[in-house]
Amino acid sequence: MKITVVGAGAVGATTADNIVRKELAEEVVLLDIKEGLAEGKAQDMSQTAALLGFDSKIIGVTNDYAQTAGSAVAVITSGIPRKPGMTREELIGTNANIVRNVAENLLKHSPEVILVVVSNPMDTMTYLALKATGLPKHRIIGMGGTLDSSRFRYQLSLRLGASPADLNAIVIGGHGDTTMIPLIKHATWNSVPVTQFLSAEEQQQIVADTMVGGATLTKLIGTSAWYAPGASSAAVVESIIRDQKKLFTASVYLEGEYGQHDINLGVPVVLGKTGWERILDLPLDEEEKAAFAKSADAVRNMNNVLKEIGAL
Ligand SMILES: NC(=O)C1=CN([C@@H]2O[C@H](COP(=O)(O)OP(=O)(O)OC[C@H]3O[C@@H](n4cnc5c(N)ncnc54)[C@H](O)[C@@H]3O)[C@@H](O)[C@H]2O)C=CC1
Ligand SMILES: O=C([O-])CC(=O)C(=O)O
Repeated sequence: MKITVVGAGAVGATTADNIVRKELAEEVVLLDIKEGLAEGKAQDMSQTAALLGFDSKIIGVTNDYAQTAGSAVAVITSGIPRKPGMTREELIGTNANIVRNVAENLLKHSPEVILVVVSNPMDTMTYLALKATGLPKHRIIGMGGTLDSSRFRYQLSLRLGASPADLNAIVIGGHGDTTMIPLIKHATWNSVPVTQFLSAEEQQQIVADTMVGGATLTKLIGTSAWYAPGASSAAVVESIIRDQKKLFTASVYLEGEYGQHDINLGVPVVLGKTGWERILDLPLDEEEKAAFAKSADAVRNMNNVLKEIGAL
């Protein structure tokens, strides 16, 4: 079985590294447009096999989609990342054509593939991949909420002095600085609501810090993050490949769920061997419902830009 990762930059290479360490496939193909980059990174990773004890084979290729043929899952990380001060949405002009082209090329060689879209602005890129390829909706998954939820658990763990592993907390909505919705009222510390331990101010601060998690790292590093994004992408792939039925927030096509139509947005889904298998219907209160509707409006505006720039 084969898994492809497109884009051998920071996020793509880290995703591939996590995938080989977990031995999710016999063969991993890393593809990039930049001559030699994927080949070099794949060779570097291969040279850790003796030390880390994995048997997965990883090869790197320069834009050679024939080598990706028969992939069960492909992760799309190709495109530019933001610089400090930018929003993810500003990347649309460059990334839309890249993502469209990559998705179409992948499909030509792997008609049964499940696509995991990571490139930003992620919700709109996932919607574009769906519309451009015409793939069944269950086989297009946008990765963002898994990462945002992991960051939410990190922020909660700092304030509570708790292990992130003991915290159950999710972020829904768009994967944007102002569109994501950390559901703090639903978050628990081994089934006890976290709100019991945190003042209203502390709760607000945790939510705010979670929402700007990516922007904070971009400011510190000078480009956007890759360790948690790579681990999150690999976790999504693992649930699919191993049919784990894990519940992750992912950007999926909504047809009436959460009151939305014709949009990809982050909601809790079960991930298994057929892709996203079902959407969990969370009982949201009025405030959360309003935030979700507002998030959808913002993402829909970005989706409309796809037509303006001729990507759709
Ligand atoms: N959804 C999420 O949670 C996250 C999304 N991202 C996004 O992921 C994307 C990649 O980020 P990084 O890896 O940090 O960037 P990077 O610049 O390190 O790597 C991007 C790679 O894509 C390659 N590329 C460009 N056009 C290509 C094409 N047509 N075909 C194949 N490869 C192509 C480039 O040569 C480069 O190696 C960005 O758009 C970033 O915003 C990053 C982190 C989290
Ligand atoms: O912040 C960014 O631009 C990259 C990203 O999506 C994240 O790390 O959440």
